[in-house]
Amino acid sequence: MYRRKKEHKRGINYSLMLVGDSGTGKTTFANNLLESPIFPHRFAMDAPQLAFNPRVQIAKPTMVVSYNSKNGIPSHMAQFDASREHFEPGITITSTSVEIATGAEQPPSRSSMSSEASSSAQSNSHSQDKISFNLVKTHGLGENLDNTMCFDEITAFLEQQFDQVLAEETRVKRNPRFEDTRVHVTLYFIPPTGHGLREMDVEMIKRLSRYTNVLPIISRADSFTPEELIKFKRQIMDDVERFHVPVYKFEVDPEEDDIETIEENQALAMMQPFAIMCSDEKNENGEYVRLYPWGEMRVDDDSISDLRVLKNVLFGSHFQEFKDTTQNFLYENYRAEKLSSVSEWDMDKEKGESSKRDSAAPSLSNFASLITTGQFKSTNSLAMPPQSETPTTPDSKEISQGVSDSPALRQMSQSIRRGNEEIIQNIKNSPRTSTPGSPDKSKLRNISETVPYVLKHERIIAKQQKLEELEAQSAKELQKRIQDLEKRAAELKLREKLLRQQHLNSSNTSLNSRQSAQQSMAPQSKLKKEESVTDLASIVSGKA
Ligand SMILES: Nc1nc2c(ncn2[C@@H]2O[C@H](COP(=O)(O)OP(=O)(O)OP(=O)(O)O)[C@@H](O)[C@H]2O)c(=O)[nH]1
Repeated sequence: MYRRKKEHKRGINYSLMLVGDSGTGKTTFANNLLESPIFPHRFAMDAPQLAFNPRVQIAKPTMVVSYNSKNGIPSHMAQFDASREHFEPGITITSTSVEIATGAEQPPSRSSMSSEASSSAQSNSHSQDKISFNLVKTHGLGENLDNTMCFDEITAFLEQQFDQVLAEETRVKRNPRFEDTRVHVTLYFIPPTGHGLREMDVEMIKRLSRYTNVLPIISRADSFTPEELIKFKRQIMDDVERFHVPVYKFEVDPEEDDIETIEENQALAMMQPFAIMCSDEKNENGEYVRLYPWGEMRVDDDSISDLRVLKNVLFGSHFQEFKDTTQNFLYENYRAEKLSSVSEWDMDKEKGESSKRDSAAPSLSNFASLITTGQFKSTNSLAMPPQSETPTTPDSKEISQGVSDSPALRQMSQSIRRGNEEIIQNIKNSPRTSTPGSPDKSKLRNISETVPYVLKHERIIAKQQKLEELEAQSAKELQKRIQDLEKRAAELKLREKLLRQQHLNSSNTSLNSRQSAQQSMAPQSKLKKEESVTDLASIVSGKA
């Protein structure tokens, strides 16, 4: 009852993420789902001004929670501007929190929530529950030449939410205001190509499903004829089987589930992937419709769209199921993996093995040599436990020897490094390291101290990796520029040489031609002279 009362006050926490290519209709869907024009479109400045649903209230407006996957800056909150979003490189992840009043027709007033009367009412009905709903949206996926950075950005975000819960769980004194931001379900919007899943879809869903339940969704389903849609759905589910894509399947357990649940899940499994259509326009009855020159289509019409079914799945039949799977299966797996890696690392450390190994995080000091050999490769994964207690911190001389000349990069590198040093210093000064291997320490306490410590370490390593990747990238660019410049210089030298040669040749030719001209002139004058001499002789001889 106490837990229920607390949950009642704070609202039932529920988080949904929308992932998919740009223009697949995520924003329109989000507005349709909440029946309020909360999310602005990227290009539609003249979107119709519709009324808000009185049951929905914005608790925290849309904020960027993670951005700029290229420079490895850790995630943080910032204002979101939909019209400027596409100027950012990589992808942008935003989060919006709303409160949804459920059950009763009228949203409950806060005053009615006090006193024991409300708690007794709860036992009879859930009519005054509210959902503290967090909607996470990705922007710009599929717009980059190389989308692998976007995948990393999204999975890092999801992992971070798990890490926060893990760190909180293992804390001796818990924060009563802690907000669980784990994503319970993700809708992956498949573009209406009619050709099954793309390699990118397979890869993205595989990565997402480590941290969240994933429902594949066919967006803009009005692009298909009924036959085409059936074929497209079948192709997608064939690809799901063929490539072992772990999407959420509405599976049944004949021993556990009642007949109603079995039938419902079987029907939903047959419908998968849900094909939806959405719209920003409403008709005079207040229903969302798509208006075409030839007529009008209600987006909630079950005969042409699965939108209503999807809404019911998200907020009705599978609401608790998604939360339970996240907590009991996905998070538990992650937690077990993480804690076992932590305790393995702990044991290794106690055996003193870590000192024999090389640092897991390559330092800036070997950066120059890596660049000169052109063999920079980062083999560390974000989930990898650190193998050295203290990552190597190069001195400022080493940093200044770095190949990159960018002042912004150098400044960022220094600030991250300073932060790292501070964290490492704190860790060194913590009581745990001052009394290592204390025999009266219980295992749990040991783990509770170790987990946040390892998470910090991992963050440091992740930061260093990103920094080093960035440095390697800019160094490579610099090297390429140097090579280009050298090539151009060589070309210019060659041209200069050629020009000189040409110049020399042309001056030689003009000299030769002048000489030959003189030579050709000489016999003439000679002739004239001879002629004149002959004339003179004839005059003298009196022949003239
Ligand atoms: N035909 C059709 N068009 C749709 C549907 N849903 C949305 N659209 C339109 O598709 C365009 C893009 O929709 P958005 O909701 O902005 O797409 P998005 O995925 O949020 O795009 P980004 O903000 O770029 O990530 C808009 O012009 C919508 O009106 C649909 O079901 N059918």
